[in-house]
Amino acid sequence: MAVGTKIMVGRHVIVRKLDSLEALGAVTNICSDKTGTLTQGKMVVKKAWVIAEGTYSIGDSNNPVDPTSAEISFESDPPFDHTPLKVPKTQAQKQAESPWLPASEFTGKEFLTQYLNIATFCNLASVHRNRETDRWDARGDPTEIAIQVFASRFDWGRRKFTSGDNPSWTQLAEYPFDSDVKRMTVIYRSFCSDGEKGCVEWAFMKGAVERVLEACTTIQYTDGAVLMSAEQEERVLKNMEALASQGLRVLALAKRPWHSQTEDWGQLPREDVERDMALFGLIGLYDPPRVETAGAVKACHRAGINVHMLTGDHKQTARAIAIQVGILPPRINQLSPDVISSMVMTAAQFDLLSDDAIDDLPVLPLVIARCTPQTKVRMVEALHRRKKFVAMTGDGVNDSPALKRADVGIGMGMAGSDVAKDASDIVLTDDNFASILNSIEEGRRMFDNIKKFVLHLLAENIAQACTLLIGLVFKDSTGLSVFPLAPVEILWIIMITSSFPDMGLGWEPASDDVMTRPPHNLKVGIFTMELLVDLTVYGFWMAALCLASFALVVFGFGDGNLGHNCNHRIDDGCELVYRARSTTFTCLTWFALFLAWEMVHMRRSFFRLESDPPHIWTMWARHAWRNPFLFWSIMAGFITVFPIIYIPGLNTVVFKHAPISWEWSIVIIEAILFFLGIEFWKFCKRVYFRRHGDKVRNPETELGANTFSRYASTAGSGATDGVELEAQT
Ligand SMILES: Nc1ncnc2c1ncn2[C@@H]1O[C@H](COP(=O)(O)OP(=O)(O)OP(=O)(O)O)[C@@H](O)[C@H]1O
Ligand code: NA
Repeated sequence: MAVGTKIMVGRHVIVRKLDSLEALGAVTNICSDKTGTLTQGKMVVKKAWVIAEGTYSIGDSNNPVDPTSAEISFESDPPFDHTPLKVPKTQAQKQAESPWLPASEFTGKEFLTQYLNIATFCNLASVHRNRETDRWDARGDPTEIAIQVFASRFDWGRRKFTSGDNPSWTQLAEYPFDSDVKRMTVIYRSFCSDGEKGCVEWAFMKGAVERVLEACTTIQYTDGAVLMSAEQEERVLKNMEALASQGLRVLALAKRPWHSQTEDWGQLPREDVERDMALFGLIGLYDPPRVETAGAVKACHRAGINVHMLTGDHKQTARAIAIQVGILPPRINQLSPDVISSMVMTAAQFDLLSDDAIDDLPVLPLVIARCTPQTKVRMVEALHRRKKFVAMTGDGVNDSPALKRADVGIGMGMAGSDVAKDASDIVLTDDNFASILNSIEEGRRMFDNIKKFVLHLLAENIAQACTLLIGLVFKDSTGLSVFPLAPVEILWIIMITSSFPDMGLGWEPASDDVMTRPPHNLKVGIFTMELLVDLTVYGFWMAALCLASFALVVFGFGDGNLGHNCNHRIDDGCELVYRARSTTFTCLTWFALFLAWEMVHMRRSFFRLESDPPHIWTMWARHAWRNPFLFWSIMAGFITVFPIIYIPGLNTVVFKHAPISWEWSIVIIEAILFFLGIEFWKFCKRVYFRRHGDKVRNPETELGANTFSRYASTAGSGATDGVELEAQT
């Protein structure tokens, strides 16, 4: 365990509860949040829709916090009118109609300016150039940083207005953001030169579009504010969806003039401020998936692990990102709406279902949008009712119930709250989804190694016990049993073959197939049927060889003289028995040592451990060498046989055996037989498991080949079953 923990620190994982690594190896479902875990958490504003003017697009830049880095283009349409669904324009057309220009070209536009006021003031993040390093630094929440960077592109950073002795704007009140209200509001006063008269105060609001719309009564157009009718609202939502379906997180910006005589700003109730707003526009932020995420999700699927995204973001945004990272199949649009809605839900939809209704779903949703902490808890419980073993990530203060309820709670080291970290079993120091995979691999490796260790130990014990018990049939003339192995020999073998070699097995690196087979079942534990059969077969095979070696020396090549009182003294014609014992002793010692090598993989040949080895004939040597500790402990045991057989006195008096000569040929032939037998058994297992093996089931196939073939639309899609879909991912 301690070894495992140390390794994990280098792989961006802190293990807070030691047994959680082992548990991670058994995980069947991971529920991950999106922002910062699946994505980079470095947002940039890509689109800004100023309703009264049009849509600004921000070009690519390689530094998300550098406001000088990208060019901007402007179109007078709302975002919906130029989504790819509409008639696509050619690149040249686009460039001619809306050229990429530096941001300074757009300053001074009336509504853009008002929009920028909301963006920059309803914002706590700060963006500035570090004088020493000459690099751009940003502090604050990623969403707000992105918006502040956007404002700064137009030289509209907050600092410019609020710092200095005579700031032109001052903040009067703030109603902060949290994951439940999903919006924030501030009240600002603009500087007024002629005393109190003429001062203007504004309430600025931004937040999730639905939440901001709740507070808006009008919508700002060029010619003035228009009442927010159902149609207007629908138009806004349509535009939001157009942005969200490109994977953008969409926030709405709104404001209202504020006339209040109060000086006690802290006392104003939130409801009084957050109403009668005028909607000004939408802003679309892109948080690119981490480069590793898609690969990690695929690796999870290969390892039989289903990945769910539980996010606070909007459904369309979540869906677009889920497709990008492979949580949802790429051609999801070709599936029927029923299937899509079973794969992607909002928390509201999910929470509306009773527990029974959830249990009746053919599959649990792969994406839940607008997720609340409570929804996460329900999801864990639903998975548990399906006998799944769940890992759950969480960063928020309210995530602890879900983290505790999950079989493995995963906290975030960088963005996570301390409460969430305290409730978790492991913490990712880099907040990266891909690091979960590292710990799963480590968990599986540890579990495997415990299995190898136990298998080795028990098989060896069976071999010893059987050799001794069956060996009781060798009786001398007085009817006394002659032991094929002396007690000291047995103790020595146990000491030399199970201490260090078993420790060495604990250090075995993960075999290259740990992540391509399904998770193990923690309820069964290590004692699977396979392991039980294995240890019987190996134990009996070794015992048979040992007994044969004894019998061959005494009865085969010798005259069958079992002497007199040979368990104690070499006199009285025990020479032959003593030599036979040395032979059996050497056999058992070597077998038990070599068995450790054979245990490195339960099914693959020791002579072909990698699925795709570069050098067929030398690879066994590399296998022996890839775990030096194991190598040396086997070598040490192998060599100590010689002094123990040949040092006079030590051999006959302590170990009750005698030096051997021609008997070595028996040892060598039996060692070859030992390998052949075990390799043959493994070969049979490989054949068996190829036919009846436990295959990895991907989430797509778990959705059911039937589900897909029943629902998949026939229109031109090749996707007729789950296998097809799997191939596409
Ligand atoms: N600083 C903010 N001010 C106003 N609204 C915000 C702010 N940050 C986020 N929002 C809105 O609240 C929604 C949910 O945000 P929340 O923080 O709950 O999710 P998240 O934790 O960022 O996402 P995930 O759960 O995927 O990690 C966002 O989609 C956005 O619309
Ligand atoms: Na989050």
